[in-house]
Amino acid sequence: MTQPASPTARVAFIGGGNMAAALIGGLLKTGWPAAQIAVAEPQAARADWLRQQFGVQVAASAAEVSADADALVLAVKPQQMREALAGVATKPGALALSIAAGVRLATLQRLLGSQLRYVRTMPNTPALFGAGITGLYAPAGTPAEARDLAQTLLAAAGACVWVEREEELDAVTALSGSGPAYFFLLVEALREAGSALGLKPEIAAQLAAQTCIGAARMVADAGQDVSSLRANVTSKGGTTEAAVQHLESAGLRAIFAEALARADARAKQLGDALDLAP
Ligand SMILES: NC(=O)C1=CN([C@@H]2O[C@H](COP(=O)(O)OP(=O)(O)OC[C@H]3O[C@@H](n4cnc5c(N)ncnc54)[C@H](OP(=O)(O)O)[C@@H]3O)[C@@H](O)[C@H]2O)C=CC1
Ligand SMILES: O=C(O)[C@@H]1CCC=N1
Repeated sequence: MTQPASPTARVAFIGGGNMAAALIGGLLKTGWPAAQIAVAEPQAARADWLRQQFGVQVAASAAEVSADADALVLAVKPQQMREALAGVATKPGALALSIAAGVRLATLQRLLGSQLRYVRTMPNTPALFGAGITGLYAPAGTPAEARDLAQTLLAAAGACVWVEREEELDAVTALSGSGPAYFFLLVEALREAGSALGLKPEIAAQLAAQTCIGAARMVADAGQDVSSLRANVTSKGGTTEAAVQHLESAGLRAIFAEALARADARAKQLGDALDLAP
């Protein structure tokens, strides 16, 4: 890895939705100047919010923010990508960094041309607190400066892992891109189950949330393998064992395997749909 890219690069976000806001917030926290960040966001109320929240330039179309950008962060939904990129003006050698699920680099190259450097990534929403993780992929031959700039932009959102094959990003999407939603579903399920056992809903909600926060901290900081953390809670013949045996025999692992396989397949479908669109 060469020297980190300098935060003097001009970054244009195409799409100013949830993920763009999380990434912009992270960049500003690392000291990236607001004057070096622009956003294309057609929805007027959202554009106003972005201006007020972050003090960045916001325009209604990609054409207005892209021409002088060193990096374009493609942050619209896959289904919106073709339309969003229609008016993009590009600076030769600029980085096109996609965060879109399923959208393949070959498709982006067809839409934006070969004069750009391409990096495809998949962040996740804990980026909001710098606690995210992003998978990144760049084709062979991508210059180190483009990889470094991509990593610098995403490092503001948390950890970064590079994958060797582009299709691995669909699996990254299934695991960590979508993963926060599985976790939130778990919190919902725990609090509903606690309420069903007679706890007040607000007490069940607090117990469920703090248990997940505490357990997540143990995964991060306890310095032990997650299976041994689980074993430590599971007393022989005790309550946890009774619960975990049910989760295992009811097929929780198979359910997750199938859920992630469906997310992976959906990412591929989203990529195919963009290729097939007229
Ligand atoms: N949400 C997540 O957890 C993650 C999302 N992603 C990826 O990030 C991308 C964005 O997702 P997310 O932020 O959730 O989606 P959002 O819908 O919140 O953000 C997309 C934004 O782009 C705007 N937009 C639509 N058309 C255009 C256009 N032509 N030019 C500029 N902006 C436009 C949308 O406006 P409008 O609402 O009016 O359509 C919206 O504000 C997706 O590709 C997704 O796959 C990646 C990782 C995690
Ligand atoms: O659900 C989605 O398609 C996006 C990609 C990963 C998280 N949200």
